Amino acid sequence: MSDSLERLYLAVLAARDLDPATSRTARLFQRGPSKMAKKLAEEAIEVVIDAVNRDSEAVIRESADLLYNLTVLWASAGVRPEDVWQEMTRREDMLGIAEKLPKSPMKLPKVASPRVSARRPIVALEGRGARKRH
Ligand SMILES: N=c1c2ncn([C@@H]3O[C@H](COP(=O)(O)OP(=O)(O)OP(=O)(O)O)[C@@H](O)[C@H]3O)c2ncn1[C@@H]1O[C@H](COP(=O)(O)O)[C@@H](O)[C@H]1O
Repeated sequence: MSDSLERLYLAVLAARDLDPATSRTARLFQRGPSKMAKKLAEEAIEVVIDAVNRDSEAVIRESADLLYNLTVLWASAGVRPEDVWQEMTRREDMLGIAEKLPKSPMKLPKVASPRVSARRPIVALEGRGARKRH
């Protein structure tokens, strides 16, 4: 999947400077981040509605639209796909699965994955959620 997204990201970058009259991507860049964010949110809602209605075919179609609009927003924000893959790998290394760090130490996974149990414990730092391995 990451290959597809990376190819799409390059296509979006290439389309950014095309004629907005013929390129949706160029039109989104012309209209700016707030329009991109609106389209992304719309697509997310369409995925949710189709999922609730158990219409898996529609979920697939709308998910492709969602990922397209996300890629456009990434490009606009100067985020590259590899930046996101790196963050996901960091989380996976930290917790064994690609998820956000728990907000409080009590929510750390009870059964750590072999990769995590072999690692040094995650220690909660003072203040807001940031945790560093020691
Ligand atoms: N991957 C996509 C892609 N996925 C979805 N979409 C468009 O995003 C829209 C999302 O569906 P919506 O129902 O929200 O949009 P709509 O209601 O039809 O129309 P709007 O309300 O958005 O104006 C659809 O019109 C799709 O055509 C895409 N448009 C372009 N790409 C790729 O982006 C690259 C640049 O293409 P251009 O933007 O055409 O230059 C190419 O590689 C394209 O394949």
